[in-house]
Amino acid sequence: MKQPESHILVIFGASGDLTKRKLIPALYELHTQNLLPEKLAVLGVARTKLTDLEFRENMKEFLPDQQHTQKDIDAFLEHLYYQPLSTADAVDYPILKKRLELLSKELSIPENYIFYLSTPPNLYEIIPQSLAEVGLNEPVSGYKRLIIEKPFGTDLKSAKELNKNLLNYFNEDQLYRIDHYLGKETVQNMLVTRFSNGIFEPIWNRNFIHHVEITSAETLGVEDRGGYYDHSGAMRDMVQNHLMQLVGLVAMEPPVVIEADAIRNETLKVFQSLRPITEAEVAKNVIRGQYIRSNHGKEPVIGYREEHGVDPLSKTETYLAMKFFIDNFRWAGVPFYIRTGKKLPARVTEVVIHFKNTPHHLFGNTDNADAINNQLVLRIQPDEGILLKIGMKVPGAGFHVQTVNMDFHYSELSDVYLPSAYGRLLLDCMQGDATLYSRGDAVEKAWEFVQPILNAWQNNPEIPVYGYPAGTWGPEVVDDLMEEGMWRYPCKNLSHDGEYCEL
Ligand SMILES: NC(=O)C1=CN([C@@H]2O[C@H](COP(=O)(O)OP(=O)(O)OC[C@H]3O[C@@H](n4cnc5c(N)ncnc54)[C@H](OP(=O)(O)O)[C@@H]3O)[C@@H](O)[C@H]2O)C=CC1
Ligand SMILES: O=C1O[C@H](COP(=O)(O)O)[C@@H](O)[C@H](O)[C@H]1O
Repeated sequence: MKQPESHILVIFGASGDLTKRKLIPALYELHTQNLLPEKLAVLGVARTKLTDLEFRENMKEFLPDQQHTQKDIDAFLEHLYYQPLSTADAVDYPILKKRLELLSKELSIPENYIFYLSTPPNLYEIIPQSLAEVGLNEPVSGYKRLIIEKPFGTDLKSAKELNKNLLNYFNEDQLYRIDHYLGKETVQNMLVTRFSNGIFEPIWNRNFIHHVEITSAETLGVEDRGGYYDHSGAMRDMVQNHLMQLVGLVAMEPPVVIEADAIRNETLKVFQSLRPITEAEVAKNVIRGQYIRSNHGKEPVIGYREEHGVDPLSKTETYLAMKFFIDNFRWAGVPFYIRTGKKLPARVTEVVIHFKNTPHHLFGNTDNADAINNQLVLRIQPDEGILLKIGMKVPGAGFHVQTVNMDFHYSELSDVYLPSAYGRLLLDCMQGDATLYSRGDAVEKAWEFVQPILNAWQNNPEIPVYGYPAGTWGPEVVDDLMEEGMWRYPCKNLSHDGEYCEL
């Protein structure tokens, strides 16, 4: 693998949650895999006053628990530096510029800079603008790249404004909009499964596929992010970005080459072909839910409205299931179903391709409906892998059909290193590869699709928000949404906390 060029990574929001929980551990992982460039400085920026040494000490406790020597840890921590700064204040940027010049000089690093925006999104306008004012957007004597964290706007209008603003100061090829789902190894494997196997691609269309089901279930609630989540909800938090990206990869045409724009052009075309759900159709095609107090388990679990930072009368959805169509040659008439929710019984993300039945039921005496409904399950997490369900004869007299599983688990490749999503994406940006980052036009298209649904909820408060007890699979009414069969309820063999879930 090509080693990235030496550079400085500036993290705005370095005293925040994302930096310590995801970014620093991901950088450490790259360090332990010898994937970092020869010379690297990570400059943390936030208002909190810290020295370089204090920043290193703070970050130390967030390094993943691995079998590494003190020497290894110290070598990693030496990459970290810190600059207290009020990023909202344009007058502070000359200080940043000076510090970058000094670091470049001291460490003999060319002026290759990556700026990572891990701050509240209301700073996404002022930071690029202020960087530009001091010339830190100009790719002279080194590249200048900008990574932006979601949310990319809170609705279609703000998403367009954000894109416009970013493009005032940076070119699209300098922008890296991160969607960590695209960094998941098994999400990328969807491309390989589809386009490198002669057996799948010819049947990956409306002639053979009956419907497609995508689930992303979480056992966690909103934890300490109630204040943020209550203004977001499952549609903005999960569907507009992560799940739409999964839809894009499942439904896209083969790209001409495996390159950023070729792949992103194809996902854009999928979003362009989504049949709009009009405001009038929302109640029928989109179900929203909210977890309520549950007394089923050993301990009672509080409801969403009792969570810290949440309005006690909140109507924000913590669960969403919807049905929609993609109006193009490949997918005409094939229903797509997606569902996502918090406080469900299992943590599981998977795509299920349901194939059409055989044209004639020769073995009509089967009492197992699955036997005549082949399914391909692409498990994204946990227990990453692939499962194909096929019908087989039960040994003995007669022709009784039973469903059996052919499966592959990534865990079987024990010697293969599965990079974390953030590790993979950071490395890609360091190498200038935007393939797994979202492009502005696709982000806007995805917003265009979800916006009428958000409008309908806002304009029609009578559209129900169904309560579901925490720890259940969501409102029962979602079973009526799935006209083509039954939702797959995976994970019969759960650990007590729902974190382990067999294919
Ligand atoms: N946490 C997560 O798991 C995820 C987060 N995100 C997104 O990432 C971004 C960061 O999230 P998260 O880390 O959770 O947020 P936090 O609230 O934990 O951290 C925000 C950071 O921004 C800094 N900050 C706030 N205002 C200013 C300012 N005026 N000048 C300089 N720094 C400022 C804060 O530091 P200080 O107060 O010291 O200035 C802090 O370091 C958000 O946009 C979020 O939506 C996206 C996906 C997941
Ligand atoms: O972006 C987000 O994703 C997480 C789920 O990510 P996963 O990798 O654990 O599947 C979600 O919990 C969070 O609310 C959302 O902001």
